[in-house]
Amino acid sequence: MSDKWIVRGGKFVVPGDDKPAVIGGDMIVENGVITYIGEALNAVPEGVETFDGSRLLFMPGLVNTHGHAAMSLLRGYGDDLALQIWLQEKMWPMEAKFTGDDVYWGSALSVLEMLKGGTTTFLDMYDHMDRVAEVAEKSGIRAVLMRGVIGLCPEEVQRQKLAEAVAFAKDYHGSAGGRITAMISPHSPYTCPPDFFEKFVQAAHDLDLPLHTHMSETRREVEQNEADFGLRPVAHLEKLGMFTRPSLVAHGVHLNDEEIEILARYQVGVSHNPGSNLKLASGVARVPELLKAGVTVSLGTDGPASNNNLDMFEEMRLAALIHKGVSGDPTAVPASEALRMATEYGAKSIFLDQIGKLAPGMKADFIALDIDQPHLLPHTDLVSHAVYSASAKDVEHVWVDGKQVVKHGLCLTLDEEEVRRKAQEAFEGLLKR
Ligand SMILES: CSC[C@H]1O[C@@H](n2cnc3c(O)ncnc32)[C@H](O)[C@@H]1O
Ligand SMILES: [Zn+2]
Repeated sequence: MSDKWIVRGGKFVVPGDDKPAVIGGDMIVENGVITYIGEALNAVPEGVETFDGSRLLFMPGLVNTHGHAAMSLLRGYGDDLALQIWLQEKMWPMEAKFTGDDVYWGSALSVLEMLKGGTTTFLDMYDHMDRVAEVAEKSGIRAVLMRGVIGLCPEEVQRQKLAEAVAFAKDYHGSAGGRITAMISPHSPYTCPPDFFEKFVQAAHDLDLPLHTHMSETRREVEQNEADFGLRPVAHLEKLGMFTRPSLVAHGVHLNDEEIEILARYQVGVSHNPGSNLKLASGVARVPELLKAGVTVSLGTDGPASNNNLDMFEEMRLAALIHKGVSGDPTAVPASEALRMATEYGAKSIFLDQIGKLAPGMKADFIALDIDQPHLLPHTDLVSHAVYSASAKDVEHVWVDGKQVVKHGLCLTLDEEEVRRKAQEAFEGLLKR
């Protein structure tokens, strides 16, 4: 049976010739796919359900390309610290106590926040990933999931963790009706020794899946990599064969010109996480140079404990603003480019070619903003408003695969009250253990 419906009289962010444009009109969704978007139709075929799009801006759902959802349980636990101290003294000791249920409720809290804030796809690197997949399945969100592996442990434990990462990818890639895909994820070059890292590259080859890792996040990491392996992280990972696979690296803050050229040559995507990089004082990535070199730069929040929210509108705004401030060039990252980083480039960087744009043939993952509010008026340039003026709070409706998951700001798929209560209880349980 065909499931066909139409948005009438909305404003839509669509791909333009060289940047997104806004058009008024109608959009038809059929079996979870956009089949028409354009001028208002004269008449609606009988029996087709209509959705009134007036006073709403429809745009592609936001794509969060790097994070650790369950870390919402550690939001506010260990602020104002540099990365290594934050990880070693605060995050890792607490994460060692996480149970599968903690990961479930922490991830549910994050997915609730992301869906209500207009994120329709998220990438997640963590442990207990079967429980994250459970949340993705139930909530209706699209997810790219991977068992992140820290290899600072005996060989036997390394073997077990690698096996878990492979088993998870095999079991879950393509699950939830195709909404869940998998990647292979050694945590970083500084937590996975070279021979161990190479095993992930081999696993990615065997499974024909892309790789994801943290890379060049802090100056200290780069210096330590040079001291330990005689190479900066990009050359080190190139040597380990990572870039022979489709790859996405998180952060890429400390890159020289030669490294940018290498990433461009291998078509390695960079997930830019401006909020987290600022909070951990890691630095500011060279985004204008990366974009100019042809690198696909997308946006991520990183975990909620280093951000400290999952508002992708905030990341867009930060991406558009900080590079102007740092370079002294107001055109460094225009609003239209920041929007593409959060949508189209996000989709490309996680290897999903059917999301990130509102166009016929694309999956119906989209959001509607209430643009009738003081801070979004007058309607001069709605792409500008989406980046410079809007926030997660402006998201009124959300659809994934054509199914509505947020209606008038309320999540339809998760029990909001239960998620809030269980997440709070999970955090209190962690403190007692
Ligand atoms: C092995 S699961 C993921 C692992 O990553 C840690 N993490 C969270 N944020 C960051 C970051 O910015 N850089 C490096 N590692 C990070 C998290 O605490 C988990 O242990
Ligand atoms: Zn991270």
